[in-house]
Amino acid sequence: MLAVVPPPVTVRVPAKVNLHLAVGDLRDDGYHDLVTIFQALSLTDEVTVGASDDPGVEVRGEGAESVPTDPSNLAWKAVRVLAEHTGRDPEDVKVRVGIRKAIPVAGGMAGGSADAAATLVALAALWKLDTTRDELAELAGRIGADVPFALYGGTALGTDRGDRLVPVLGKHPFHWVLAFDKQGLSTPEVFRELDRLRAEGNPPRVGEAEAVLEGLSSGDPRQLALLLGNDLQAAAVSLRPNLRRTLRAGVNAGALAGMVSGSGPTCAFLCEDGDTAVRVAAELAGAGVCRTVRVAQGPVPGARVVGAEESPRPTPPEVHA
Ligand SMILES: C[C@](O)(CO)[C@H](O)COP(=O)(O)OP(=O)(O)OC[C@H]1O[C@@H](n2ccc(N)nc2=O)[C@H](O)[C@@H]1O
Ligand SMILES: Nc1ncnc2c1ncn2[C@@H]1O[C@H](COP(=O)(O)OP(=O)(O)OP(=O)(O)O)[C@@H](O)[C@H]1O
Repeated sequence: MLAVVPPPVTVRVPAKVNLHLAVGDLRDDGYHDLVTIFQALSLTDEVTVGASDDPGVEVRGEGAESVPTDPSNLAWKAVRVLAEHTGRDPEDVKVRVGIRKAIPVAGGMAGGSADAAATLVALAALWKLDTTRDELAELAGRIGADVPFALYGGTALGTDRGDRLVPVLGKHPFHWVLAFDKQGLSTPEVFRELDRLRAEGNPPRVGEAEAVLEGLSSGDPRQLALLLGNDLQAAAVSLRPNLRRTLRAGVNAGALAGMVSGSGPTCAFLCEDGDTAVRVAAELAGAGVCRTVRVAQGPVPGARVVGAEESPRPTPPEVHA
């Protein structure tokens, strides 16, 4: 009898920006307590998982050359975690993961975490598991602090390591410009730099998350712009002083506010509306302060299987006269 091979599953998954990132003290487990507000943006990676006799990971797109394709890839960690959870041998999983990256690598936008979340969703669909999103979120938290949010998307308040999430209601769209830097930054290094700056002095601390939640619910980008804040910004700028120039250039170009996204070095600029975002992006690209510029909006949903109706339409056959 012929075994039926299920078709590969493709999942689209968003990048995140932290609208508010308050970093507490270093804990015994090496993590810091966080109070953060995530927003998922329309800058997405695509992850395809299919049955294969040649298991492994392949990566193309933005920054692909700096992404590992060995088992240290966060997507492969997700394969192993879900295999173990379902009683399969994690050393013998016959699937291939294809990642198409648009989220900058080591850019503070949780790209690797997004790929891990997408892999959980794709593999659960490929294996026809009836795991709930909450169960997947528990597995996601074992892979990394940013992975659970990529499953849910939208806007959410994160506490503990940033992985205990409560959704924030409100669907007002906000318009962003993202400036990618020439090279990535290591997340643990940025947290260490913040600890060092705090041991030496008193770097600025963000205010309360409640004000940001109110700004979000107003839907007014001008109000929200005044409230954005990131405790890791001082550390990222200390490691990458050129970010100061990038932040200034975005605001000079007409953004309402600019901030370092998460652990950086990507800078995120909040704009009044979509047209302004396009103008700010063009001016920023011409200013020569960063490698690449993108426009995005948020909030968008978390990791989703790309449905047949969303697939690119087949190209009609060419007809020669
Ligand atoms: C900076 C943020 O992107 C904000 O959302 C996240 O806190 C980082 O999340 P992530 O990259 O998924 O982090 P993980 O892969 O879990 O952890 C990488 C390293 O970052 C540091 N880390 C991360 C999260 C956290 N709450 N405290 C930390 O100190 C730790 O040194 C940890 O070993
Ligand atoms: N699928 C993946 N995509 C990108 N990087 C990956 C992946 N798997 C493992 N990595 C490794 O993880 C490191 C961090 O990558 P990632 O793009 O997730 O950083 P980040 O966006 O700064 O993370 P975060 O915002 O969650 O702190 C990279 O330098 C890379 O070596």
